[in-house]
Amino acid sequence: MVILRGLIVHTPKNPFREAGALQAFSDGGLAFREGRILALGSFAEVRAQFPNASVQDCREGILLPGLVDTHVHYPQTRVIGAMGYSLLDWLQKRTLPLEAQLSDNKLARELAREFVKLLLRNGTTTALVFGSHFQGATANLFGAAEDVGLRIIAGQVCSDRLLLPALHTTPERSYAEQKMLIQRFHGRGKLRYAVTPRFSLSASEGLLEVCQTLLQEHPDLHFTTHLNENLEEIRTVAGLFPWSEHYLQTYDRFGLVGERSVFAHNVHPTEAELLRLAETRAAVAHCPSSNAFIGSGLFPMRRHLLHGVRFGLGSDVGGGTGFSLLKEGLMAYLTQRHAPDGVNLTPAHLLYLATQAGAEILGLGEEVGSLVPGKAADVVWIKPEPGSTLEVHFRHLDSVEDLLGSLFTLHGEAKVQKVWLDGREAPLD
Ligand SMILES: O=c1[nH]c(=O)c2nc[nH]c2[nH]1
Ligand SMILES: [Zn+2]
Repeated sequence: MVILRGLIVHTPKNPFREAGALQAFSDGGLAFREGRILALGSFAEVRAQFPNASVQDCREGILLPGLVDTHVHYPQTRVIGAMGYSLLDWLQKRTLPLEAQLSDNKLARELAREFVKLLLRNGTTTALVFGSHFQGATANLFGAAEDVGLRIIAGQVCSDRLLLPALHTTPERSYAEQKMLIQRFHGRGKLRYAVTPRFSLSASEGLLEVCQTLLQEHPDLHFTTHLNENLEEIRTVAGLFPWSEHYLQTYDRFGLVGERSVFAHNVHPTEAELLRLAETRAAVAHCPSSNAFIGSGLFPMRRHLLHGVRFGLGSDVGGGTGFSLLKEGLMAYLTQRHAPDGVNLTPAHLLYLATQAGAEILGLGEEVGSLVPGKAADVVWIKPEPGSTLEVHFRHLDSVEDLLGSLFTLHGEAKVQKVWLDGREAPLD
């Protein structure tokens, strides 16, 4: 039994719907045993409840729920920072050649270890991950996550046209390879499988049918892909599926739009698509730094809210600018300031988006995302770098909301000191 003592902040309620969604304990205690949170409250109360527990003093800095990344690409860590491209040429010139190298299993294993370590070092404890086009490399990702105890939902990416030939599969081969991965990894510990066509631009109808078959055969699988990211991409998809009324329909026709589906981006949706996403309870991974970096556009957050379409935050590494979900929170804030009819986000919204909102769209809202007793003890302790502006703010700000605002704004000066996964301290070095 352990009690973490410090400033504890989380958003057990949805600030888009309810006032007072942010809950904070300035000298708080969080007790956990065997991976589960047992109590959250003032340190004095929690200590009185569990007088024999060992106490970890985390009073410098802040304790938050583990962060949840709803869209990140495992093979793309080394692509981050490729400037001057828009989506389709960024893929062709910078990203796909690198992804093709993952046919080398030794490199794939190195990248997988590097990737899970970087997620943890950025405070991410749960992620929906785009795997590799290669079966072996995707198995390496699952293995690396399992080794450190990271909670991931991931899948072998599939495409059978218009990428690099080295990345193309066939419907038959994809079915066989994915089936093996599902049998080996789905439901093993904290690992889950997501059927992952790259986007319908690179997927034939035959391949989308395979995705449909896998979901029919295993109804508890997840589904993820890209949607409405870039105008040229959208035009190309319309040409490839002349029968479709809109991009979403290219997935919907094959039964791929539902409560367990997460669509990355959705920067340029039509009304019909938003209505359909809401009706099916399908969700969106909003990736603000990627949208800015690749120049895809400004996310219409208010339209998603008005339609009741659920969304969380995604780093979208390597189109995004790094693994930090604190930075994605700031980018969401900044881009909404500039979006037509943008939403005025508060620090509580940003924390909610980086934690509980993501957990919910991954179907894990009862398991992670906040520090409510009964949930898994996935916790992050963040400290300001010594001598930094953020440290000055931590010393002088009285309001928790202001402190959280500066944490998101000065995220670059925040150091993830420790991470607990299911109550166990994760290795960060
Ligand atoms: O941001 C993105 N990253 C990708 O790797 C990708 N592939 C298709 N569409 C994509 N969008
Ligand atoms: Zn992506």
